[in-house]
Amino acid sequence: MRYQSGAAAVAAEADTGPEVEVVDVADVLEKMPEQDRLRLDRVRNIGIAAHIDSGKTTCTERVLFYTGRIHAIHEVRGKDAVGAKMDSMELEREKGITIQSAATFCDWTRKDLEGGGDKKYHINLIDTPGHIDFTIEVERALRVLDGAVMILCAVSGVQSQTTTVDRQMKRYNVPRLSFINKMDRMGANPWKAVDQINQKLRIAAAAIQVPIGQEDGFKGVVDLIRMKAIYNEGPRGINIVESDEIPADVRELAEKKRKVLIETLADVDDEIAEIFLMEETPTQAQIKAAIRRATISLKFTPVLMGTALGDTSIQPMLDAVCDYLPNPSEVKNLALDRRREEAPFTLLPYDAQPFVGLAFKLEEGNYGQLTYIRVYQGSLKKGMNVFNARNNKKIKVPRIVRMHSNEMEDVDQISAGEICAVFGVDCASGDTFTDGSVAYTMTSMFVPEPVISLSIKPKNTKDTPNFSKAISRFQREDPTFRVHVDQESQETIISGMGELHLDIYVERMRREYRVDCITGQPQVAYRETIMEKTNFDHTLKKQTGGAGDYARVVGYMEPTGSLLENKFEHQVFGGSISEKFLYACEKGFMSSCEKGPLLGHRVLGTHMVINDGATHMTDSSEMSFKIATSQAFRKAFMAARPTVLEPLMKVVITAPNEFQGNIVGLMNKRNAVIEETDIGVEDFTLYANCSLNQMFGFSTQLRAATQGKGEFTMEFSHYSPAAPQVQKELVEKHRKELEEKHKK
Ligand SMILES: Nc1nc2c(ncn2[C@@H]2O[C@H](COP(=O)(O)OP(=O)(O)OP(=O)(O)O)[C@@H](O)[C@H]2O)c(=O)[nH]1
Repeated sequence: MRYQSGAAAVAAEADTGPEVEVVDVADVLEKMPEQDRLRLDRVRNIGIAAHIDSGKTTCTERVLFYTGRIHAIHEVRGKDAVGAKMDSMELEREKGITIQSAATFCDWTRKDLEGGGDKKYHINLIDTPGHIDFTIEVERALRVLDGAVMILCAVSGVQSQTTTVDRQMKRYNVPRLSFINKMDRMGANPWKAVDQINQKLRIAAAAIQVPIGQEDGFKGVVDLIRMKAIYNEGPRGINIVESDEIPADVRELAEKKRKVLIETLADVDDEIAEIFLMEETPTQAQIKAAIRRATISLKFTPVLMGTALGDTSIQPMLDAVCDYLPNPSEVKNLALDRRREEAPFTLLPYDAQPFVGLAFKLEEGNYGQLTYIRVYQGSLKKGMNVFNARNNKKIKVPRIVRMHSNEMEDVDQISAGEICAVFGVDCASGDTFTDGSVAYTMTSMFVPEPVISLSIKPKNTKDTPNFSKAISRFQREDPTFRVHVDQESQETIISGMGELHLDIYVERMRREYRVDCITGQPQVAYRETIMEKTNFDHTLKKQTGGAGDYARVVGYMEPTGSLLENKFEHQVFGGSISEKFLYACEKGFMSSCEKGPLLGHRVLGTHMVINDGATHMTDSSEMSFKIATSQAFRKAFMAARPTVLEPLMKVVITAPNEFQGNIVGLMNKRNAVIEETDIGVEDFTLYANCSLNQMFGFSTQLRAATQGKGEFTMEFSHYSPAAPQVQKELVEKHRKELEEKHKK
């Protein structure tokens, strides 16, 4: 029996095949076996995402400690030189940043305060990197998670990267809690952060706690739902102590903020709105239920606060994960059924269903390739055969493990709704696996285009085998890291999301593979296109003794109207060019698009039509048609208002207010378009669009202009035509480089 959901069920009914039984999802969930329902109710797949340096790794370390997964806490950049558990790559520990996301799991016992007994929750946790250059890691984590904790710094509030993470959470409909960390810092102000979540991220937010004490006097929080003071006691704050006695100086604030919480909920939840209208006060259970409903339906985020480094108020955040973030059955996950014209299907997270899982991350470990899989429905068992939906390859799963950063625990089976890692499963990241009885594929992940590239080669030729091994591993792990060999120079070119992104790979090559590399100057990934329609009529005719080369191609070239792809078409009737030769023409067109006539960069948005031509009885060949098409392409391209496209970046800069003038000056010099400036009490944030070419060396200048206090992120936005002067300079530079090469 197969199950189908809402719209798909209706669509499928029209052409229901004999073997398909259409069942409504709500009905199926209703009939879900009790054991699955109970199990899923206690599972949370969550991610932790935030601006760089907000304390994600430090928080995760506390979570692992309090849940008993680790027995000692090591700080990021701590004096003991061990480094945090989750930052397992040597490089991560050294730089104190998270590059790869690590998956781990832990069990948290939620003390039941309403008298129904304690409940044990199973939490799968992904620590995600904060730097924009590692966006793909965040994207991949969010794709497979059901909920997230968004961490903010109590001093800085919403920062540039918080906005990026916010966009990603919205793209994948991930419900979230907000946790304001670093409450111990001087200048900590959780209310500014709450306002910013409301205003800048435009998601209704209200605190469910207020702080007891300020800055280095921060001692704990008041739970606004139950109106209880919560403190941490014992070594590393391991014991939570609750008290009905709310300190006198906090009581008024707590009552005021409780009202704000109820008012905010009334705006997003009908039940609370009704109670509010009746001028009644909702019960604790009603408030909790409303927070859960509104959070899961993405209308609201409850805000908690604490300090990870100070070991205060992390446990209530874990309780909130259990209370307010969804379990796997509360999130709709779709697959496409390839046997039914890719009709969407809702996957049902229980074990009796056919197995469907998504490989969302690959890692080369000491024991071979490790593949992280989220099981969406059915269960994955050791020794079971699975099928890769991309190529139908059958693979036996020899070993399943649960990951704990870089350590692992063997298990025999993983149930629906959970995350695990498997060994010996050869695949690319983003592949869907099934048990072979269904032909589902999960919708693919959003992979941004690389915008920067550089040439790379090993210093010593003896290192070439290791170099190739490293390159192929990085490529399989990271879809935003691309590699190709330049046909002309025979150089290996790597491309990625930013300078740091590529630097990290060069560094990993050195550390993990012992290969020192020589790299060229970073290059912007320009694109080339045309703006007008042009006709062509081109003949290749060469007679050099013996058989000659002859091919004539006639047609036109025009912009496709979008920059997504190039298109080739032929409208040749009457056999002036045979099918075989037309195929060679298409090949000529495609290879011309790889290296544009202006700068040698990829061509986008060009449509070529061949509608006539001529063939010679003996002198025509596939090669002559391929060459003739390439020559025609070049001529037509240059006559069709050829244009260089450059990557335009969304740049977000934050710095103390006194430096605003300096920053605006810096951006104006770069011909950036300033879109918006938010001025806060201490800091301002400037949003601008600027071409990537203009942004080289910006971090050094920003540091100089702000006494090291400014920070920025940038993200690819779109390709846009370069200014005529810039185009002229680039073309000239390219011409000179070619001349130099030919001289050599
Ligand atoms: N004062 C204070 N510092 C903290 C707190 N939590 C973390 N830190 C410090 O902030 C710095 C960054 O913490 P991390 O945990 O590495 O932050 P992250 O968000 O994981 O950083 P990336 O992985 O680089 O994105 C470290 O020096 C921590 O010791 C806190 O509650 N209070």
